[in-house]
Amino acid sequence: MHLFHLISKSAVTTCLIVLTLFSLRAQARQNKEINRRILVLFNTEQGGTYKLALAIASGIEKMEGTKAVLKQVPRIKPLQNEKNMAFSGIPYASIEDLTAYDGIAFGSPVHFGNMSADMRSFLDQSVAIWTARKLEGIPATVFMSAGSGAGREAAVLSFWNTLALHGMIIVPTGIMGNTPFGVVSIAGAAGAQRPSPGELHLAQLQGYALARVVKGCAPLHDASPSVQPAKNDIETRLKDLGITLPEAPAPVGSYKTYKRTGNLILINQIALKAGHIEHPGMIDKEVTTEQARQATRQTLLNILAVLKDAAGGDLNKVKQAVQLTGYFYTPAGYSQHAALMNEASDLLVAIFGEKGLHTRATVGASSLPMNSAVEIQAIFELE
Ligand SMILES: Cc1cc2nc3c(=O)[nH]c(=O)nc-3n(C[C@H](O)[C@H](O)[C@H](O)COP(=O)(O)O)c2cc1C
Repeated sequence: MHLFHLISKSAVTTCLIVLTLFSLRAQARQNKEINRRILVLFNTEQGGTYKLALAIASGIEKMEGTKAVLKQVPRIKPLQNEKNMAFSGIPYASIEDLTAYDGIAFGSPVHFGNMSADMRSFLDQSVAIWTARKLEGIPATVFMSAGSGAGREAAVLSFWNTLALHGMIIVPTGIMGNTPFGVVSIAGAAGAQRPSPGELHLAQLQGYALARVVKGCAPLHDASPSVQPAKNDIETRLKDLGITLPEAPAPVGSYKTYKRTGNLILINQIALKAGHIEHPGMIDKEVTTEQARQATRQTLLNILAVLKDAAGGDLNKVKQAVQLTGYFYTPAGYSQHAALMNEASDLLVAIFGEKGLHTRATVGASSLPMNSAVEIQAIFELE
């Protein structure tokens, strides 16, 4: 009896431990699975937009691993009977909420073919977020609630302007009934349930469409700095591209490494690297195409090192690249100069963006200084 009691007690303890472990594992799995959060940010007076917001949220959560969080934009004027409304328990957002989610669904009543004043006033507080480019690449969608429906498509499209200025990825509904831009329920039709079951269904699909884009974009948010959008700062850009500029080569005669005339900087360089020529010789004879490319790259890096000196150590002062002329030590009849020169042109554009675009000439030469395979003349303009 005593033994039986001991056995059953230990069996119960084992069961409890196993159950606890199971529940902890299930909880951990659940926590791990929620890896995207989407804000459903709405404004409403009579509750129509709120009902759509609920449908949008349920569509969002149909995507595994995605949670919808509902918030209201703060009101300019308090709503008289808000505490009796179904949406009274939904918290008000702060402007920082805009940057805390992987995607945002914006919902507003249609007011004179536009978003409501409450929504407008809230978004007008996002200037600092805009200039810091914090919403760039974040997916967003717009849903609205109208009375008669007058101006409803114009209202969604005008809402899009603000999202586009923020650089958000705008998710439309496409060909699924209602408007192709975003669901707009029509509250004004007499005697009907509003939003209608059809509108709620479309809102659900819209929420899911947003969640799908958010899921696709997630790796972008986690991307390493090297694949993030180009920064304005040239030093950061060089770092992102893994480029360290060499020491500017010193002149070896009575000439200067650069000459400034007005705001123009003129520079000539060959493929010198640490006092030696990188891959010297005739292209297609002693030098392979790949080696010629490396020599071209080295020549351009030398030019940039000199340019940095000319710009007082700050490459951000470069207003634009004006012209490159590439000379290649090639045999008679060689015709691939342009392909080799692309190495220099592409690198310049990768570093300076549009400012790096230039005019260009490429020439074959029967010999070049120090047996270099490449020489480049460059003209830049400083601010
Ligand atoms: C100032 C104001 C302007 C409005 N302008 C329009 C409009 O241009 N087009 C329209 O269809 N409904 C318009 N409406 C009606 C609202 O869009 C409609 O009542 C909507 O359902 C309100 O959304 P809610 O239920 O979320 O409060 C307007 C309402 C107000 C108060």
